[in-house]
Amino acid sequence: MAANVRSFEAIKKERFKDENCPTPTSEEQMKVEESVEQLFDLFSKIVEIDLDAPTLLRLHHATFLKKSLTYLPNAYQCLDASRPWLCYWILHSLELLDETLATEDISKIVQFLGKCQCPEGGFAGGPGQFPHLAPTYAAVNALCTLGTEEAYSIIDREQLQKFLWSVRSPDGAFMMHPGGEVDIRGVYCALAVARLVNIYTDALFDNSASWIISCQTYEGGFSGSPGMEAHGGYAFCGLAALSLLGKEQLCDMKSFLRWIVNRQMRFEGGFQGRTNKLVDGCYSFWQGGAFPLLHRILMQEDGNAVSMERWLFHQEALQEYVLICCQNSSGGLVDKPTKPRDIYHTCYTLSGLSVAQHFVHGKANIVGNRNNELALIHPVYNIGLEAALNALQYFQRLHIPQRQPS
Ligand SMILES: CC(C)=CCC/C(C)=C/CC/C(C)=C/COP(=O)(O)OP(=O)(O)O
Ligand SMILES: [Zn+2]
Repeated sequence: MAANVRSFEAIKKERFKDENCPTPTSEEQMKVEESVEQLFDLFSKIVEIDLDAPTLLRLHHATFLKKSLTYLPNAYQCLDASRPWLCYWILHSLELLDETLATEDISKIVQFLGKCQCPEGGFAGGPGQFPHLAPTYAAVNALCTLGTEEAYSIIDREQLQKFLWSVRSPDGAFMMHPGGEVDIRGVYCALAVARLVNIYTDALFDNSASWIISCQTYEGGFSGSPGMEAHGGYAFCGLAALSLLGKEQLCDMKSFLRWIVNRQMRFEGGFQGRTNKLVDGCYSFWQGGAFPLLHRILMQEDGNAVSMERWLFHQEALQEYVLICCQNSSGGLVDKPTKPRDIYHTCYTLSGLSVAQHFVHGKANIVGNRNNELALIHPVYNIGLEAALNALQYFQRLHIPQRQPS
């Protein structure tokens, strides 16, 4: 354990070197140090992670993910209405790990997702269920990740656009399903699929930008709907949706920036989702993934940002949190030590790790083993960069349906 204790000291020194950070009182510092030291210590013992050069357990994660894929048809009863999500989380994680699937398996997944597609357009959480924006986003992301002709052509774009119109409200917000709840996930999911498969029209998203802005809170982040609490999941949706509309400049960037940089936990290195809550591995992406979007906005606003060398968060600290605290030794990743592994956290911790490892033009800064490097993601859609560019190129050639509600 001596080596671990020394490394912990080194980590502590690194985290507190920023002189602009307010210095915690010695009592506060002692409390945090004690609990984090216990956390790092406990987890490094369980997982046998070398704190000086943490290794990504690639093979373990790939095996866990591939096994999860074979359970899909009959397991996960509690996620029976989230089956396209299961496909997306697994496929995207495998893509990040540079793992490939057999051609016949790819085709089987495409056929399954085809069964989740509804005659009235959009995708449901499972075959024979009602269409919903969340599984629609997941299914389209999964199909674009697979990226075969069969996968692209199974998407009924005309009907998908019809479904998007059916959940749009006049104020520019989107219901998650006909008659369902309105929140900022809706407008992000609608925009992401519309842009990816080239069915976006200005009319479909009329007023959406101002509705999204009405969700920016006094803290600076975005909430699910106007007047609610800012949260990382919703903040990503808000910023990514504005970016898909090309209207990022409408957001109060200064307050957004202040809010989000303060969500990285000084000690653990991971992110919390909202003020005064706990660190959680999935926010590695929901919060961490917003930084490449922010970088693009800052570059548009101020040419000086071009000279920046990194995202505006502590990339190494986030990599350490994911590698040291979030890996289950049998494969799969977790929210925080002591929590069980699951494919949602596997997907979003790995997505966040990829963001933390790379800067613009793929410039890599890899913590630990060189072999830890993951594939690049497209930060707006959160699918592989190559998969996103291929899909955009494929659908760009197709005619944009011009349906309007009757
Ligand atoms: C595209 C899409 C569907 C995006 C989903 C975004 C997302 C993750 C939203 C989170 C919503 C939320 C309020 C969680 C709080 O959970 P909690 O109270 O258990 O967690 P906390 O203590 O960390 O806030
Ligand atoms: Zn989580």
